[in-house]
Parts: sequence; structure tokens; C-alpha cells
Amino acid sequence: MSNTNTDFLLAIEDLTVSFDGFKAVDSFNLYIDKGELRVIIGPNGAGKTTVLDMICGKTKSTQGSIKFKNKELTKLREHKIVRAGVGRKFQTPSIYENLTVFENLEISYPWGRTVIGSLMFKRDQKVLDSIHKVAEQIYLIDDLDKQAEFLSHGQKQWLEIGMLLVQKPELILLDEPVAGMSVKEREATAALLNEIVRDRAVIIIEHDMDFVAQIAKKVTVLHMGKIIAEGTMDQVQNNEKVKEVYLGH
Ligand SMILES: Nc1ncnc2c1ncn2[C@@H]1O[C@H](COP(=O)(O)OP(=O)(O)OP(=O)(O)O)[C@@H](O)[C@H]1O
Repeated sequence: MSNTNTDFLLAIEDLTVSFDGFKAVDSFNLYIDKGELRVIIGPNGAGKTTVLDMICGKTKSTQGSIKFKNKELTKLREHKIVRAGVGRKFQTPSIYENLTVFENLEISYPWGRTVIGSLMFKRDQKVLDSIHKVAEQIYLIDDLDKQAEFLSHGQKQWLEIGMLLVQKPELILLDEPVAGMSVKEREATAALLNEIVRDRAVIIIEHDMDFVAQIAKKVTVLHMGKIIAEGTMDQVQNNEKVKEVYLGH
């Protein structure tokens, strides 16, 4: 495990995980600056989700180091990693369908550990302001009183991003955030991501290449647990190895 401090918001070194001898992620390095939006692409089974699982503590690494603001995360439990400032959104939205948009945002506010506890917490102006600000960012300011089950699929995805944003994480991990979205919703999501990344860093796993091209400045390509290319979208698309293993031409 590396003991050197870095200026990076996130510094991952030599990260490896074996499942019964099979290395799903193998000697993976990744350095992310504040304000950076990084996209990880790669064919099915490349290890992308496993990398995010290790950052958020869902899967424990076999070897290597994950430093977030120079704090080692590999030995921390999931809730401690959340409290350290790392927010993760999974592929399927995990919002509370029977609560309103406002309530969903409110229960995600950092005071609450339980749904009931946080609903009973006295609402003060600071909380209201921050919920309204997030609701505006995620395009749901006019839907605060709407029950979440009546939102479109895309709006549910935004709400879940909003539920992360109220916790003010400094690193957000997103797994295929635009899956199932309309073209218009994708465009709005690209704008949303470019906005939210200004105060933090965002790592996204994405399969949709048009969307990747819209948002990515730097792309990391994973194949069989290893990085095979890293650079701008143009650079990775023109990389022979990437063409061979990933783009199929
Ligand atoms: N808990 C686990 N136990 C055993 N094998 C696992 C486990 N988690 C992941 N794997 C294996 O690790 C490999 C990488 O899986 P992972 O889900 O990270 O890939 P991915 O790049 O996210 O793929 P996709 O694009 O299909 O989501 C796969 O071969 C998968 O079967």
C-alpha cells in the first residue's frame, strides 16, 4: 500500500481483486483531479462496475490502494466512505416511489439515518434552500410535490443524482446514468453533469458512445481488468488495441 500523499482528489494504485483466483481488476491505477469528469468504458465483464464497487467499499480489494483526499479507503466500511465524501449511484434508481420529490431529497440530507427520523427533523431555511437549489439543478423544481412514482424514468435518475447532491459529496460515482433515457433527457443529463462536476469530481461508467463523446474530456478503457488505453475520446477511438478489443473494427 502506498504511503505517499498526492494532490489528487482520488489516487488509485495497483488495485486488484481476485474472485476465486480470477482477477476481475488487475493492477489498476487511476488519478482524478477535483473538477474532473472521467468516463470508464470497456466491453461487458471488463471490470468497470467492480472498480466502482471497490471505491465505495461494496467489494473489498485483494491488493492496492485507494486514496481519497489522501485518506485510505480500502479498509473502510461503506458508510464511512459515504461520510468521507464519496457518493455512488447504481444503475437502477433506488428512490422512494411513495414519497414526493421534496421528501426524497429531504431524507437524503446528511442529518438522517432513518426515513422516519429524517422526516421528523425540523425543516430550517438552510435545508429548504439547499433542497430547492438541488431540485433546480436536476430539473425537478416544478415537481417537488409530485410523488416519485409518477416521474418519468429519466426524472427518476435525476432525482437519484439529486439525492446524492444534497449530501454534497466531493466524488460521485455513476453507473450508466443515461440508460433508458430519451435523447432530450440525455442532453439535459450531459449539461447537469458538466455543471455538478465543477465543485467535485465525477466518475462515470458508460456504454453509450454518443453520450461519452458529449461529456468526456478523458476516457479510460478497461479490458479484462486492465487499462488498455487512456486519453481523449479521439485518442482512444483511434487506438489500435481499443479498436481490436472493444469497438470491434
Ligand atoms: N462478486 C463476484 N464474484 C465473482 N465474480 C465476479 C464478482 N463480481 C464481478 N465478477 C466478475 O468480474 C468480471 C468483471 O465484472 P464487472 O461487472 O465489473 O464488469 P463490467 O465491466 O462492469 O461489465 P458490464 O459492462 O457488463 O457491467 C466479470 O467476469 C464478473 O463475472
